[in-house]
Amino acid sequence: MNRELLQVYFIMGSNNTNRDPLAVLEEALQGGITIFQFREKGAGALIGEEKRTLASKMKELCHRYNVPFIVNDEVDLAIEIEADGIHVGQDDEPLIQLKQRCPDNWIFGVSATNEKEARQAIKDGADYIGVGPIYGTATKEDAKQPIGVEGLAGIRAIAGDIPIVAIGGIKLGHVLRLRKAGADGVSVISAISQVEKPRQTAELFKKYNQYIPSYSINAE
Ligand SMILES: Cc1ncc(COP(=O)(O)OP(=O)(O)O)c(N)n1
Ligand SMILES: Cc1ncsc1CCOP(=O)(O)O
Ligand SMILES: [Mg+2]
Repeated sequence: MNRELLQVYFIMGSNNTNRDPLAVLEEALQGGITIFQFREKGAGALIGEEKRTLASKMKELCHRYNVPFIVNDEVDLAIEIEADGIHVGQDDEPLIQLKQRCPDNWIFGVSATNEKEARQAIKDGADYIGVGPIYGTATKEDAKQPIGVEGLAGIRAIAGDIPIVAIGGIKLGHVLRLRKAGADGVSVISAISQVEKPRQTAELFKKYNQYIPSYSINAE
């Protein structure tokens, strides 16, 4: 995949905002997010038809802005609404298994908290790795212990040229150090979904990302 797509990776479900989630997503798209993940889980999450309808509307919105639409965890939902990819973690359906029933041209993302998980994700054919949590986060109830910038750098060192996005507790002020440690971009929920001005915040995330060139083993 094009690693520049990971620069501003926005994730959201309906329970990550007190506002209309479609309005928040549209503002984030206007601000220049580069990829979006639909993550509808946790307390108060929608289920059934309501979830499918929101997912479909979010996909249409992303496509209007030419932004890839990824679904978290739920492969059947992703297939049904013709998403552009799927993101799975260590406790989800294994990548090699779900790849058998997904289109080849999808974007496949896998989470890793340590080097062993990252090696396995690469072996299984992940297109990118979501590395974290980097910092403490209140958004994910079952988040593991934060691995810090050092943990990210360690995974970068063994991951070769595979695209990596940092996740977990990330705010604007963290972007430069995470990019310098080898992340191709940052993935955020609350830093965009819970601010007053998602559009302006997304614009700043994009701007800060663009100070540092994308990671490449061929770069100097
Ligand atoms: C880009 C990205 N990276 C990591 C995750 C976390 O996935 P997982 O560990 O499966 O946890 P849940 O998000 O499913 O609670 C992610 N969603 N996206
Ligand atoms: C989904 C996920 N995976 C690791 S931390 C996290 C939550 C990120 O949310 P926030 O950006 O609000 O800390
Ligand atoms: Mg998961």
